[in-house]
Amino acid sequence: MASGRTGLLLINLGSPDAPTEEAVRRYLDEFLSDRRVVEIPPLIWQPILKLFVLRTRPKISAANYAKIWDRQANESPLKVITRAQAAALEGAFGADVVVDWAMRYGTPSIGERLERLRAAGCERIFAAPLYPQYAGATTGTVEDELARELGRQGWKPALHVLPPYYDHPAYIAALKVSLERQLAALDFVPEAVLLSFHGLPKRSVERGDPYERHCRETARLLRLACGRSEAEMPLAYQSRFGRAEWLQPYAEPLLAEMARGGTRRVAVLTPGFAADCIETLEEIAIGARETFRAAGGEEFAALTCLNASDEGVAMLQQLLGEFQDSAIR
Ligand SMILES: C=CC1=C(C)c2cc3[nH]c(cc4nc(cc5[nH]c(cc1n2)c(C)c5CCC(=O)O)C(CCC(=O)O)=C4C)c(C)c3C=C
Ligand SMILES: [Fe+2]
Ligand SMILES: [Fe+2]
Repeated sequence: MASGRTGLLLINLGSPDAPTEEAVRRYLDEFLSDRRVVEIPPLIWQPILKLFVLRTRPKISAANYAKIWDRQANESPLKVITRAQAAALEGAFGADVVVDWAMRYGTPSIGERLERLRAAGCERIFAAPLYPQYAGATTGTVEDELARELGRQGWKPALHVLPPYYDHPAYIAALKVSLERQLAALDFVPEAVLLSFHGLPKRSVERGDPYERHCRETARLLRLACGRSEAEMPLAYQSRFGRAEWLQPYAEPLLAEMARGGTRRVAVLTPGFAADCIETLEEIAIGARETFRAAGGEEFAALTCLNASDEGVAMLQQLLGEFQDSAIR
């Protein structure tokens, strides 16, 4: 068996295995039972989850997944794109660096892919949770799972986890290139480019989560790089879940307010998502478009994420190259 190799594991959130009620229920049960995601004591949350959420939400979510499902690959776009990102990085760091990918929830699991890297002779693991902005509900839970799985497997490789990259010059530069390329291809000029980030309960931020600060800093740096004002490039949060207050302003009400205030043409960029997924392809490209139009808006462009674009892959290569160089060997 080869040894002394390095494993580079790209990690994103995960999706159901099929756009069906049953598969979505399994996925949501795992995802929403994670105490880093829903910070309500299990004694209170589990009955709500099992008796209400898992009886109602899977049907709605499955219908939404069905709208965006990649029928050819028979997979969610999030998985298709994450696989493509890993494939594009294969060989980029030399033959001794094995590149693989995993999902925090569902398949392929972090545990399964760690086992594969071990079998390939890796003695060092560089894990890259593909979340530019840190949140306990995303990067934090990936760190927990990596540690838990290595413990369970009784394996002790050197483990390094990519820090959040919300302010990295290569990330901001890639967003700028992607934004400008996509804007130039539109047949209209948007009056505003909305920066829409996934939301988080306000309480998590009050308890110390740096997520809101990271989102604001990404937005500030991107505006600076693009020479746009806050009015031309506002920030909002999407994907609110449940009844509690989440970070504000909420994206869809803001888009409706903009349309009612006279904005006719908008583009929406989702810089917090490394890959297009249900939140960008359904909630924004379908739902938010309808909301904006119903309120009087005319032109709406949902811009793609960095995905496996040239600029997206070049950014990952730079970030991950620096990350490996910075580790003590
Ligand atoms: C309490 C609920 C949720 C928190 C907190 C949360 C944080 C959070 N999520 C992402 C990124 C993604 N979330 C995605 C889907 C998704 N998120 C929630 C709930 C919470 N997210 C749900 C219920 C779902 C499933 C979809 C649905 O039923 O509407 C996805 C996409 C997954 C896919 O398969 O396409 C991503 C990516 C971040 C970055 C974040 C915290 C900042
Ligand atoms: Fe989410
Ligand atoms: Fe959503």
